[in-house]
Amino acid sequence: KLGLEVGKEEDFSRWYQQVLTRSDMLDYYDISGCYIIRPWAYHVWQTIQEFFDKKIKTLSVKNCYFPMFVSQRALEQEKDHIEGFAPEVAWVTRAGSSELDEPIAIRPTSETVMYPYFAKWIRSHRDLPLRLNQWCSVVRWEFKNPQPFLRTREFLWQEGHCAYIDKAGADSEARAILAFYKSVYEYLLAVPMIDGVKSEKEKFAGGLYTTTIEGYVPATGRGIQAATSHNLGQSFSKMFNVVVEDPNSPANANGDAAKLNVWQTSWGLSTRTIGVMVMVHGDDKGLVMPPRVSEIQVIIIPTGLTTKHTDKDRALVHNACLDLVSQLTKVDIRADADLRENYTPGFKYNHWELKGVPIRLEIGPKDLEKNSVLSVRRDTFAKASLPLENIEETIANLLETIQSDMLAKATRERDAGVRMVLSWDEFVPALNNKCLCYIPWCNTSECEDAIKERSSRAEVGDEPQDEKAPSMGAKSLCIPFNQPTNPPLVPGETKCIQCGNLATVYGLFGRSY
Ligand SMILES: O=C1CCCN[C@@H]1CCCn1cnc2cc(F)c(Cl)cc2c1=O
Ligand SMILES: [Mg+2]
Repeated sequence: KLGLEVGKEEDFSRWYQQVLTRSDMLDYYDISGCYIIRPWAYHVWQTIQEFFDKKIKTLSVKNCYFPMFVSQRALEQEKDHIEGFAPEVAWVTRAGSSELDEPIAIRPTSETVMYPYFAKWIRSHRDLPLRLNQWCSVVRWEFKNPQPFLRTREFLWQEGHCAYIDKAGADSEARAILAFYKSVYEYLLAVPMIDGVKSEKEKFAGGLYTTTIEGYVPATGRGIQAATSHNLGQSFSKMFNVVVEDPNSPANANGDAAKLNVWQTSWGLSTRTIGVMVMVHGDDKGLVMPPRVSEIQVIIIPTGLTTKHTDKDRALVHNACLDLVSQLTKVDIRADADLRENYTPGFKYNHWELKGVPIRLEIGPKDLEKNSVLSVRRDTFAKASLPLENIEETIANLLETIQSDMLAKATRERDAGVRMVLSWDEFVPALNNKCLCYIPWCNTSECEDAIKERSSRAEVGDEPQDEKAPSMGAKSLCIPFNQPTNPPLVPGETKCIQCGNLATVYGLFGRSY
């Protein structure tokens, strides 16, 4: 059975799973929380990898690869920090029929794998800056219900880990990386992001501060953390003893120079990117692929051939399709033709709409007479008859138009889903209206806890809350770099909407993934 059996607004999580499986992006696996990433989705990940890899190379970041196994001793080096995570660490305890002397952890992230080697390799300030990245998978044995691409027990990501002589080096690199993450979403995936800094409560506990890009899913009204870039400060270099001689401090009386713990960053982006793209752009006919990341950008389908037509007519139309494929391919447009004999044009239209191919071109005998082709946009379903003359440029321009129209549409929907909320009694109604909220806030953790508590809806009876009415409270998503100015927050005057103390920032709050 082709097509979707459930609408996006009707039952979002069923829609999401169905669109992923029926578009051949993903398949389910017999281990819960694990999924198979099929070529249609893997192409998106590879496009992101190529794009982001090129960007980090402009910062002289080098790729490398560390083992996936972490000894118990190494993992527990940062005891205080990981104790919250301990339940999700996966362990290897046996090989074949023999127990291992020591259990070995599978990396959930690689700080404890890498930083002992940072300590070994970084001995002098001349060894700085050190900038490493690895593309790999990590395992976190999550217990909350898994969601394909969004919350999985194994996922693909990149993790960058750098070391600098001073805070400025870490500050500027963390922000440069965050800008690259934002462009992965806005330039490649046509999804708008709000960038900012995490609250003390939400930041990576081991670090100095966490910067983040936050997405918004209109269909559920929930925010989603789309990537993070941390300035770790010197806490990890103290924990792992990553020390150099301070080049700016003169040697003391007996000749030893002052020691300096390096300043570190770490940053990560994962296959969650694909889930965000599907949730934001997908519709009731299936995926809507942004042209820049779609494996097929143009699908060409023969049409208008009836039993009245001769084999010669059919051959003429098929050849015209193949000629068009090669013309477009020559100018680096990813085009293909669906010449399968055993399916009707209508069936094919549904199939390629389900897969979200940005442009469909329909060619039949009448089109050949007029030397034209009928184009149909996947995002708007707008149809246009295009002359075959100069078709390459026409299609290239149309793909660019689709890409920018998709970002514009997603940005309009995101802006419509984010509200200025200046009093508490507007807050929960806004959340229940599927909105994120900018609120004047005192930026304290206890107030953040109170906001989460006061905004979580008591479970109605014991029937499970469905996706549309999440019972969860609102979290702080970020303190946006771009602080709202309308109305301006007046320091010393504007009050926090929750506790009434002076507000120091606008915080972006919302229910989230
Ligand atoms: O977010 C990033 C970007 C890429 C490199 N890492 C950082 C921090 C990751 C936090 N984090 C996240 N999840 C974790 C799960 C665990 F089981 C353990 Cl032991 C540790 C962590 C943990 O430190
Ligand atoms: Mg986690």
